[in-house]
Amino acid sequence: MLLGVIADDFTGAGDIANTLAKGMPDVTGQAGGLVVAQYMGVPDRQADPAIEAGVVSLKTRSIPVDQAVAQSLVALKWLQAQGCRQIVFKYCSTFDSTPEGNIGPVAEALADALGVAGVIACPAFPTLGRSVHQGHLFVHDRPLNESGMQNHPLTPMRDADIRRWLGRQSKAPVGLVPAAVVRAGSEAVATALRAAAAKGETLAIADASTDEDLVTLGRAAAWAPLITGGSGIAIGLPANFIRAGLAAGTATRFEGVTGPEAILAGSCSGATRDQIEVHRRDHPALAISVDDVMNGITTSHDLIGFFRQNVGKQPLAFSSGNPHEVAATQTRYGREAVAGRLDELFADTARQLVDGGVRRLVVAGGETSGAVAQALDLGDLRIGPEIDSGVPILISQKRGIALALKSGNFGRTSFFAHALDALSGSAFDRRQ
Ligand SMILES: Nc1ncnc2c1ncn2[C@@H]1O[C@H](COP(=O)(O)OP(=O)(O)OP(=O)(O)O)[C@@H](O)[C@H]1O
Ligand SMILES: O=C(O)[C@@H](O)C(=O)CO
Repeated sequence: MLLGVIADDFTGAGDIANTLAKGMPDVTGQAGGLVVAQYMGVPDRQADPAIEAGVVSLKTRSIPVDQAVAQSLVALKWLQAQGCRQIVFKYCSTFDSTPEGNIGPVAEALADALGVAGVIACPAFPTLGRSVHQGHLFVHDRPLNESGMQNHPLTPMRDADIRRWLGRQSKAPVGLVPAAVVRAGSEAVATALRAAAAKGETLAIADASTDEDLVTLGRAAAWAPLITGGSGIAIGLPANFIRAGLAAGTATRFEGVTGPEAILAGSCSGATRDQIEVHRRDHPALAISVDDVMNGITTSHDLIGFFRQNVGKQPLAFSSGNPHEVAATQTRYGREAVAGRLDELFADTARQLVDGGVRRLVVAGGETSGAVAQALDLGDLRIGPEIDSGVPILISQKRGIALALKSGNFGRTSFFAHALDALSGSAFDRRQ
């Protein structure tokens, strides 16, 4: 294995696995992706030697800092044991974190373990409108704290100055590689990172607003032991390995999976709520009452009944609420309690669905997807074609199922129906 990724949530892991599998032509025209596997947690076995990039999916975004650090270091050890020359710490393109962490503490712990400083931190994902300017993160034309992310149920983002935000989470000062340096090219970036390291800056926010900027950062960090960022930071990385003759840039085919289907949505993000509204217009949809879940009135048994009655009709069960509903529910029961009970509900439901024959499963929300994936004993996941930006088809050979695990804010408005078609192989037929 050449490249190892430690991802702080499951949908984010799929997002970067997709980027690595897809590849992106660099300035020399070097295209092609890597052979990628996504692991559910840290595997207890050696990786298949054919795998060039391994993505370890953790669920560390919203857990206590010390646990997030400890789990990330275990993942690092496993990836090093597989021979990885480069590690990427993948976090959210909207920098989801609290003032305590977990991005800063995990990144600094990985940097300490690898003995490096002047490490790139860049959440930019221009395809989806996430760009970094002078250390400030924007979602399209809005600063992060006015993008809707200020209402996130677990990690409300109330400061667009991510250099300052990361500084609150970090022991060392945080540096900046501004756009002017990035536009000057990869040599200039590499020099700026060395200067940051010399100043004692373990991490340095790098500006990026286009894929070309990300390719420049990827080239600058070609042999860096550690890089941190959103999936965009991986755009330029496959080409480094292919150019050096270490990877072939091969493609694989996805044949499609047929059989019963289900859609579960626990994400409360604006994009997911729009997707729910569009889907429920002409498909069966079950709105889960969080009060009923918290009071033991609604259980996985009710969800399973709903899915059984609607096989073949692309049924959707969702808990998602608007910011006002989410705030009211959290005040009534406590944030962790609600998240824990809903995670459990979706995980139990998914386990029974797959045991009962469901073969195509779509899940919306990173935390929700993490809970579902951990419950399913999926084995290693292979990465199929991209369904929508940042969302690949995931194939579990062990369970004979195909999944789409969607980050809350990703996907077109008709995502749910489109994803089920894609999983059956009918939305397209193209190379990975
Ligand atoms: N109606 C609700 N009220 C309060 N909390 C809810 C409600 N529905 C879901 N939740 C919780 O909100 C959280 C949503 O997080 P999740 O990561 O699944 O989605 P997301 O944040 O939109 O996606 P991503 O992390 O990929 O951006 C989960 O913990 C979920 O259990
Ligand atoms: O980077 C992103 O936006 C996503 O991959 C993600 O991590 C959302 O949970």
